[in-house]
Amino acid sequence: MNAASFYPLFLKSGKVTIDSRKVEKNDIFFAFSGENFNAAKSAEEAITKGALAVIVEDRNFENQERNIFFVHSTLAFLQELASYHRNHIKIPVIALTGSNGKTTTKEIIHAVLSQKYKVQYTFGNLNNHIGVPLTLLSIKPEHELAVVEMGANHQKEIELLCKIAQPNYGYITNFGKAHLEGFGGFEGVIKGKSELYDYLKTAEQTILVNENDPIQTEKTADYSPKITFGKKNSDYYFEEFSKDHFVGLSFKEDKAQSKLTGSYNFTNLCAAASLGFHFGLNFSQIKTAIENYTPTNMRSQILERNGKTFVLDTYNANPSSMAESLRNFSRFEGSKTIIIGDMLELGEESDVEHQNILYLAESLGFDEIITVGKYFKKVNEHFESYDNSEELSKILKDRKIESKNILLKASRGIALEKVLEFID
Ligand SMILES: CC(=O)N[C@H]1[C@@H](OP(=O)(O)OP(=O)(O)OC[C@H]2O[C@@H](n3ccc(=O)[nH]c3=O)[C@H](O)[C@@H]2O)O[C@H](CO)[C@@H](O)[C@@H]1O[C@H](C)C(=O)N[C@@H](C)C(=O)N[C@H](CCC(=O)N[C@@H](CCC[C@@H](N)C(=O)O)C(=O)O)C(=O)O
Ligand SMILES: Nc1ncnc2c1ncn2[C@@H]1O[C@H](COP(=O)(O)OP(=O)(O)OP(=O)(O)O)[C@@H](O)[C@H]1O
Ligand SMILES: C[C@@H](N)C(=O)N[C@H](C)C(=O)O
Repeated sequence: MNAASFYPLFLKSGKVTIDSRKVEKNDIFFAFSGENFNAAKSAEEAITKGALAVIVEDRNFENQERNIFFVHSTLAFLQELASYHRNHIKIPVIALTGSNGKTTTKEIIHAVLSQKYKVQYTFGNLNNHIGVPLTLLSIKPEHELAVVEMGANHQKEIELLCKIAQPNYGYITNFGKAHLEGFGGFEGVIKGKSELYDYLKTAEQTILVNENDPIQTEKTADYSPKITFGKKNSDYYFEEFSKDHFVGLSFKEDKAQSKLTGSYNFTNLCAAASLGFHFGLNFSQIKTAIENYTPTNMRSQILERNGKTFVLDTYNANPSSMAESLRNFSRFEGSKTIIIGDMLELGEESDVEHQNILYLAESLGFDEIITVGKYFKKVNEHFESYDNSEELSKILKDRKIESKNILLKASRGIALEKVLEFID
């Protein structure tokens, strides 16, 4: 079986799923074999629940009469089908990658463009070799645009995702010190993320560039077509303002205030607004989208509780986003405690990067610094430190944090949000 022969069945289906527990009528179920479970075992059950077809990579479960089809690799077939579908979709696909801010930027781009178009976009963080195909396969005939987030932690991943998604527009949020281990250092990050530019250049598609970023400006110099923002002479120019910790952008006489904190989110807003203008929206539509977008996903989230202001930024962390987050938080008025957890996947640069963050934190004059995780503990000689979130949670049952403002930031593996309920 190949993608072409299966495609008519796909077109009849409602959606694609990779979890038998979530199968609904008319779904196509791709059964993966994982570390704990061989999903092919659930093939019959999925058909009974109403799945239109099941793809298995275990021949023991094949049953063509029941529309249970064997392929050598469920993943390869998912990618092949997504690529085939992409070739039949005639809508513009906007791809974005980068070290920080992909999900937030993707969400705002979606919010903005949805003011005028029916937009399909990456759900949550489904941004890898499985997530990107799933996003593409969720594009229906009624969609007019698609926004596809691409994540990577090693070379050639973005190249593969571009081959599948064939974007018409591409944006790199930034080059930062994330996933240094897999990319092979900061230069490796630039190379790996730039695979998006490599694709767009070869395919002669449009690049969106933040001209405040010297590396990106240099990498796209003399390239056309491109859409630019950041400088006064860029295609689109916005100014930053901030009110009550929330960042906003002004455009000529107009202003749009977001519910996001941090100057870094200004850049994310500018990217979305620029695409909005490019696709024919007016500022009033862009403003509505920006003002209505509320982050709920542990990314730059502000919570007010019992007279305290919390910045919950515990979805992920790396040296670049941690430094931005600390600088932003240092500008909050009133007493300030930072609770910062380990930054993961930094490889041999881990010690020095954790140490640098502690130096930065110390220089910013916070009232209290608490670290969580073994990497910080190893280099933390002056401040309170805990092995993990559970240990700090126990301590917090008796130990009060008096500061008016509290920042929580760490890599996903630390699950630092767990301590929130123990702070009153
Ligand atoms: C295939 C799969 O779904 N894997 C997920 C699964 O892994 P595990 O091996 O534990 O699965 P199981 O053995 O339990 O089950 C096997 C399959 O069986 C299904 N099943 C199970 C029980 C049942 O009753 N019925 C069933 O049908 C089940 O659904 C499985 O399909 O579980 C893990 C824990 O939840 C998941 O982590 C794992 O997900 C894998 C990793 C995955 O790739 N998921 C994609 C959908 C995805 O997009 N995930 C994103 C993560 C994106 C990310 O981290 N991005 C990074 C950069 C990218 C790095 C890239 N190289 C990479 O490695 O991903 C970034 O920084 O942005 C997400 O979930 O958010
Ligand atoms: N433009 C930016 N520059 C630096 N840091 C940023 C930027 N945008 C967001 N961040 C930081 O990164 C955190 C995660 O944001 P977001 O989830 O949008 O990034 P991401 O690249 O999608 O990461 P992931 O792929 O792991 O979800 C934010 O909470 C913030 O601390
Ligand atoms: C959660 C995953 N997408 C990610 O960003 N991982 C890094 C290592 C983190 O959690 O900081």
